[in-house]
Amino acid sequence: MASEPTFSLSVVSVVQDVLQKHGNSLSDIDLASRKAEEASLRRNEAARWLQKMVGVVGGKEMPVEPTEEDFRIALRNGIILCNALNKVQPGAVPKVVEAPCDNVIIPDGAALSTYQCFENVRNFLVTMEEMGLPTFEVSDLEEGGKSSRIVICVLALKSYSEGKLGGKNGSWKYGGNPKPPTLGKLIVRKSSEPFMRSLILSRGMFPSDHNPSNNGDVGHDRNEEGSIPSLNLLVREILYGKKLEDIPIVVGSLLSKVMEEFEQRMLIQQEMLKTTQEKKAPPQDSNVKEAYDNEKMEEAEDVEVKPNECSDLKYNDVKESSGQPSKQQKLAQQQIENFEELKMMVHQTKTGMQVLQENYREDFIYLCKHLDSLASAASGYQNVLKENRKLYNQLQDLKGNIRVYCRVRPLIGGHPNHYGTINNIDEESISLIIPSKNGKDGKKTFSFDRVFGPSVTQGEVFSDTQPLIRSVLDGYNVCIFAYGQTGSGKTHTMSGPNKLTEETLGVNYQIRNTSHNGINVPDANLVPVSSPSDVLNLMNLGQKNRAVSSTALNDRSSRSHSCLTVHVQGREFASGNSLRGCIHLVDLAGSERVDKSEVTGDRLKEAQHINKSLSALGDVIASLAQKQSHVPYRNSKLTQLLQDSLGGQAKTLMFVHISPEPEALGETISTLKFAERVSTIELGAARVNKDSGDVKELKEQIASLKATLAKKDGELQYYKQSANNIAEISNLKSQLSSLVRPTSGSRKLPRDDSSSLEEQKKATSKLKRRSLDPSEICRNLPLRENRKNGDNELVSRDWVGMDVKRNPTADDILREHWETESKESCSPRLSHTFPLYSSKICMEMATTNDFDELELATSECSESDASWLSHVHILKATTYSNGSMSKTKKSPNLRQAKSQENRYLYKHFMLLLFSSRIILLIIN
Ligand SMILES: Nc1ncnc2c1ncn2[C@@H]1O[C@H](COP(=O)(O)OP(=O)(O)OP(=O)(O)O)[C@@H](O)[C@H]1O
Repeated sequence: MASEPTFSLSVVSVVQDVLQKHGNSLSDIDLASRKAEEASLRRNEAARWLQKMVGVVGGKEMPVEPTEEDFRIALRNGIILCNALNKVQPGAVPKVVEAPCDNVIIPDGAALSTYQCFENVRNFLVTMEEMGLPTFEVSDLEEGGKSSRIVICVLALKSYSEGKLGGKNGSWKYGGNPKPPTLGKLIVRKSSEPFMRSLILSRGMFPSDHNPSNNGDVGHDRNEEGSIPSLNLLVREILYGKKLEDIPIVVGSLLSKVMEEFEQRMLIQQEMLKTTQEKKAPPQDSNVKEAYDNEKMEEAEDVEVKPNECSDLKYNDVKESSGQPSKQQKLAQQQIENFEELKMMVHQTKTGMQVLQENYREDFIYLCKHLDSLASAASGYQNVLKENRKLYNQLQDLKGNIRVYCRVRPLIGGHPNHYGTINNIDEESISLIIPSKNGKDGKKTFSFDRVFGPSVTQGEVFSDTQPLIRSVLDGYNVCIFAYGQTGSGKTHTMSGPNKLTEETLGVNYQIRNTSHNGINVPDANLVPVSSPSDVLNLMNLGQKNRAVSSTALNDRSSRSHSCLTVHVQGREFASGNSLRGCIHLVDLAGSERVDKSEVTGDRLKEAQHINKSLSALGDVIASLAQKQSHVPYRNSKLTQLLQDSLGGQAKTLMFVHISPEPEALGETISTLKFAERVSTIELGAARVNKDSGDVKELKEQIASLKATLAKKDGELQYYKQSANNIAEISNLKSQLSSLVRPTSGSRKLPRDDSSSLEEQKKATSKLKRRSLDPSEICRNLPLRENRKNGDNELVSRDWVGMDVKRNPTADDILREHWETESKESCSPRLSHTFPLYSSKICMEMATTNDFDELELATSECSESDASWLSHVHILKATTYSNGSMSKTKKSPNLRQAKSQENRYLYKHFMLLLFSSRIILLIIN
């Protein structure tokens, strides 16, 4: 009884085949390579067993490790398979068509005709089926067939043989549930099962499906229920792990591949159907026809569509009955209908996919827009945060608080993420773990403007400090100083570690153009620089000069405070305004407990000095925090140096450093407490050092006057020494008289009048004895920008043009006047200095002897001149009459001064003062 080849056309198997062909692009590559490896191992095992069982066949032996192709070719003629089966089950295949002796080797190794090959294979498969062992399809031996099924079949036979040898008749471990023999029935393979099972097992998706008896097996044709895995499962498996956006593409390409496959198969099927029908056309001979009909009848009885294979479409040759469509035709018709239906489904699915794709695209666009709006909201939020920080800083600027940044050094030799005594650090607070004796640790939190943890880089620290440093360029004075116990990282912040790289440079290294503008540290040098590298060289020089030595607490402990001051001067080209700023970068030496630092000798002395100056700093901070009227700046050089920054109108930042080591906890707490106190100090709003163009010009003139005054200092000394000498006084008087040349018509003082001379002497000596208190004078002057009430030092410094250390007397002023005015003509100098005043007025003022005339002259001045003159009057009143004279130019007392001598003295002295005040004003 012969059976015709069976065609299988299930959706599942087609999808599966497509997946196998195009699996790489659709499924997991890892899975494919693993499967390939496993397949080759199994193939080798099967090949070895066959070689052992059959040896050389047709002059050829099965390679030990054959490729898939080698394996297929070797078994293609069915001889090896049949012989192996006969070895296991003698006589199982009664007739094996062997290769002819003259064995013509056909390229693919099959030396038999196709028919002979087919016979052997068919016999083998039928017997295997009868034995309840897994089988394969004949087409699997053709090129493009599935050699894995052949391997499974051979291994099942091997297992069967081993079981037989071991006395377990008929059992085989690859088999799962042995099937009852179905001799003569169609061999129909549940093609999708091994594939699905391998996928499912490899993914672990359905562990309950896994039959323990199959453990380690290569796979078998059915699951326990014998059901076909659904298309749904296959598709799910394909899409497993795929990205959402890839799914439409994968499904689309799968569908088109399935469509192609279907079309191809349908064509093949139709072709084969046609060929079969032609072949099976009833013979003309009536006897033969009868035999043929009988055969067909028998075969028709054998046709069986298995109940679990309803999704597969099969057809067999059936006998045609006249006039009625044959069963084959019906089946073909059915298949065509199914195919059309499937086509429709695919079309619908494609349309659905397009809709899905469209929806997906719209969703994607919506999400993009949403994401955009979220991103812009996030950046807006960041901007608001930035703005808040800026406003906060502005507020701090207005209040003038000293900003305090806290930085925690990493544990030395510890893990970077281990924070020692630090419990928690966030942007603006730090909390410490305070151990207690009863074992219940406490916590203490301190708040600062900014807190930097151990992992924060130099760059991050600098970026937070940069705005403050930048404000130097806007004309502010800035002071940044590093405070903390020894070894806590002050020098690291200000300068960097020993080995400097671009990333580890400290705050000190961001410095730009500077120009000289005064020195306020004894023995410090002010060096003009023109480029950042000049500054770096100077810094290195300073670093070399700095005393550094190793202590028990820090192997590079700084034994001195270091201060780098950078002066910056800028000029606005448009307005001519000039800006001056300076920044002090101070790296203090660390406070240390000498018992811990174990220093002796000079180091001990250094430590004592360091601690003393730091305690003076503490006192200053304490009194500033308590807003005390007296702040003890003068108690140490350090506090004198920082006076402008702590008590002036500078912007000040303190970096407070702490060490996280448990043994440093005591110092850490006191350091943080100190820093908290510092952060409460309000210095008042910082001021810009900005000069308008005019002021700048005046200052330049002051500078030149200062130089002139310095030149004449020697001559002044001379006059100072001879001040008590009457002769010198009369000489002075005569010179003064010659200076003041009376105009015609004015009243003259009789030069030889002894009584008036006597009076004059008295007045002069009276003047001489009186000391001119600069602070008293300046108190009466209009407030200057940088003047501070009650601060003697500042006032005396304001008494510019005069030596600040000197307490000028009226004599000094007189001499100064004489010195200036006797050698040069008064008027040109005045008109040169103050072009505002006409030389006429100046001349009049300088030459008149008449008080009324002077008054007239001054009253002719413009409004702005009047303010200038008011200085003169105030000065005059204060110096001359000690308050008895009016403080305004319209003093009735002056007008009532009838005494000629008094008038004489008054006028002359007023003129002297007037001239000297001009100098003062120039200086101011
Ligand atoms: N943030 C940090 N990251 C890495 N190492 C640091 C840090 N801070 C400090 N160090 C290291 O800790 C050691 C001590 O630091 P540093 O010399 O700066 O302390 P100091 O406070 O200046 O000490 P002293 O007051 O004794 O001069 C150095 O080896 C330094 O490189």
